[in-house]
Amino acid sequence: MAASKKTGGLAGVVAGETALCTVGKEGAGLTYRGYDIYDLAANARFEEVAYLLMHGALPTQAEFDAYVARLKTLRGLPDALKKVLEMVPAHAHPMDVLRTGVSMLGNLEPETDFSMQAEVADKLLACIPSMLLYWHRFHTDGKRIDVETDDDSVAGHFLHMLHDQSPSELHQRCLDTTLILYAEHEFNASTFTARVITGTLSDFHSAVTGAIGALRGPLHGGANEAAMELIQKFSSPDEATAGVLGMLERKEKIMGFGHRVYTTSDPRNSVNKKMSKQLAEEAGDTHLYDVSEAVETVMWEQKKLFANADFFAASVYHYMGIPTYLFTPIFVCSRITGWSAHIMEQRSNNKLIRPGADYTGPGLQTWVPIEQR
Ligand SMILES: CC(=O)SCCNC(=O)CCNC(=O)[C@H](O)C(C)(C)COP(=O)(O)OP(=O)(O)OC[C@H]1O[C@@H](n2cnc3c(N)ncnc32)[C@H](O)[C@@H]1OP(=O)(O)O
Ligand SMILES: O=C([O-])CC(=O)C(=O)O
Repeated sequence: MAASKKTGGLAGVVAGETALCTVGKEGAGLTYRGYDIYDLAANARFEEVAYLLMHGALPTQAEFDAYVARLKTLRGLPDALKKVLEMVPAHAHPMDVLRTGVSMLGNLEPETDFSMQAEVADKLLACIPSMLLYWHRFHTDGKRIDVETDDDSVAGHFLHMLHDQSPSELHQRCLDTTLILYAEHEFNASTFTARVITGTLSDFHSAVTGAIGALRGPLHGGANEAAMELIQKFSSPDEATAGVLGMLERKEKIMGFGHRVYTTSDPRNSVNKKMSKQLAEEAGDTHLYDVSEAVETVMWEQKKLFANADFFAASVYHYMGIPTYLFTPIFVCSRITGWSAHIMEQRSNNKLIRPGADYTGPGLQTWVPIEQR
């Protein structure tokens, strides 16, 4: 018998073990290696979280300084990769650009031995923003930008390359916080994809390329762009309420709401919502925040569905002047840390991932030669 809609999608199925993260263990909580997401969002820098995920413990000051300095040295792109990025059309989606960029890097600097994995992980963390913004700036304003900025953080590096100037303290901190919130989430679809690829003893770049493809869809990371497209359609909170009511009546999905594991709230949402409000006030334009809040209210009242990590991330990024098509790629700039840690964890105790399936096709058939069909 085929898996019913209720049991489909591996919902509720435990597919392995991880020491990296808990999701919804207390109904709403999220922890990375035992640390509460609220502590990390309030106190950590994204690079500390990256180190925690990949090395298993928070860095000392000396370890942190060395890590940040090392990442800075890895921001450069090989010339052949720059050429490929210049050839990817201007109308391409940047998630496809990253998929191609990571794959090309896997040709230029292949992981020929698993002993190179930490090196590959650091290189990807440092240079994915470079690939993205090199392509973006080349195709939007014809500039071949210098991707080796001196900023101390991934957030600073990203915003500097995007806007051609160092970001404000507030914008840098807000982007850094969203990177922390997006970094890791147990066996979500893209991470699971990376683990399946890793399980065949394939290379690091293949696992990350596959994960980018999985993250791209609007049921997963692509929801932050879809949420932006939704909220910018409405000219007032009242219009948003009416519009969403109509969509629900037509059984349309509202992107940025609901979750496979959380049942009452996504803990990342309150942090994003607070930042969205702060950035709206700083910009002196609360329109998108007010519309977002109206959508959140009507979704809860009508469906008891809550905003997930992607919903208020949309307005946060918009208020920072980030174009919508770079929203899901920012998720990649962050989740590369979780993916890398999972690839290493999978390899440390590897078993091919190959589940079974219930057969729903026809019974045994008699072969009919082609001229008799
Ligand atoms: C960072 C992240 O990746 S977080 C997830 C980002 N994705 C989105 O925001 C996309 C919108 N949300 C969704 O599609 C879903 O809630 C998912 C994919 C996140 C989870 O999916 P599932 O666990 O398979 O739940 P499923 O889609 O079956 O939803 C259960 C019910 O709630 C409804 N529902 C769930 N989410 C939504 C939504 N966003 N809008 C409207 N209805 C929804 C479904 O229509 C379904 O109703 P039914 O039982 O009457 O058919
Ligand atoms: O866990 C999931 O299914 C999706 C999610 O929230 C994430 O990957 O951050």
